[in-house]
Amino acid sequence: MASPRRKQQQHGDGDGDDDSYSFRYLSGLGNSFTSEAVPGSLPGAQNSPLVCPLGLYAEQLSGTPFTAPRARNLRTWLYRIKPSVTHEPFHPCQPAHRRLIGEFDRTTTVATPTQLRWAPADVPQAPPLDFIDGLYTVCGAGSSFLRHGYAVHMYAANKSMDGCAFCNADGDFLIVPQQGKLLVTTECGKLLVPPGEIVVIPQGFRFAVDLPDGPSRGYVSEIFGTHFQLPDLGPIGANGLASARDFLSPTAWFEQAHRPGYTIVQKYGGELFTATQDFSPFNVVAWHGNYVPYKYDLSKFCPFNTVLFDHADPSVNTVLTAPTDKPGVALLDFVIFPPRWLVAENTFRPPYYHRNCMSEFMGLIYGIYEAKADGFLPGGASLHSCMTPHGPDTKTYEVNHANLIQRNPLSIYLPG
Ligand SMILES: O=C(O)Cc1cc(O)ccc1O
Ligand SMILES: [Fe+2]
Repeated sequence: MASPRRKQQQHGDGDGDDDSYSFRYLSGLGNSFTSEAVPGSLPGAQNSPLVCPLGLYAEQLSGTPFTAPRARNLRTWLYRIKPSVTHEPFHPCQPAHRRLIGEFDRTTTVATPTQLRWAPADVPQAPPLDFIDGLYTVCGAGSSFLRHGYAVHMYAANKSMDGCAFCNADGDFLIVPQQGKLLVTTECGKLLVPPGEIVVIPQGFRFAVDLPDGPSRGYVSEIFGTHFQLPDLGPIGANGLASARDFLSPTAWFEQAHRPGYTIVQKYGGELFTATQDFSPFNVVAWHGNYVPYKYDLSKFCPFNTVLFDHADPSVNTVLTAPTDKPGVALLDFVIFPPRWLVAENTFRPPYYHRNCMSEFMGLIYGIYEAKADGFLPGGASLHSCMTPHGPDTKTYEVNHANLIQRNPLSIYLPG
């Protein structure tokens, strides 16, 4: 229960009920939104008036260069109680974190073409680890400084972030909780993200992760120098896969309390830096723009696949893509294998054996992955680097062939 003092200083969506933030979301991906926690706090006619309503400070957060083409231009105007710049200087985080990588070169990282698989990480009971403490890099490529590349991290946390906020100057985070719900407070408001949903925190947003249901673990993909967008649908048509309206952004929420010693943890070049300030960064009373955090419920994904024979490439399951300048070449695709009916005939159902010019990192949120009968567990992971051969394990292959032989005796190949 919030104290009366807190009640006075925390503000929801302007509906007069400041105590319970109602998790009202704004629907749509790529929209230009407006949101105000106090009616009248958003300047009407301009972005940066000499005097903002309620004496707020106007601050622009740019997600693309000012001059990016209009269709790709991302920025949001934040109207806050104190400007973000009013903090003490940044210093390297003490003690050093040392589990994150932002530059993937041969002096700091190793590369192997071997197929790799990781068992699920135990979520430790002790010591206390928040989302930042529990975050570690698994693999990646490129450079955050050169603004081209990506990193895959995993996290295991047992404690809410307290008196601190995280800011990733390197890139966008796409967070996939596999176990344990996340309550993500951002400068635009709050998002509740249970396993089965994902949340994207674009580069530069300050955010804090609370664990309302206890420990949490999951996956994070990070992209440098670009942002996620919906994939083109080609011959699928105007509808299907992830639908823009199912992406949800928060509504304005702020806290006004004096918070001496509040810490901003900034990731820059894969290194962590801290700066203190005497106020919460979640002091944005109103905002407008199209550069926003958002979440998406993966069960809303509308899968498409083959209906007669052969196996569609996994790109047909792309939820979000981070493009490069080369047509059809993604920096990183976020792809899911959701529950779906498999109706084709005379087709070996699990993924074909293959070698790919793209590297493939996989995690498992729940269930059994159809290509791996054994050993690939929820919370675990696998990595098949580019051109490394992979495909169904032997048990899966044999079971599927046995099934095909029984079901469709005309279509099989009989060894021996
Ligand atoms: O390797 C994997 O399991 C992922 C995958 C799935 C699929 O259906 C086709 C190709 C592919 O890489
Ligand atoms: Fe693959």
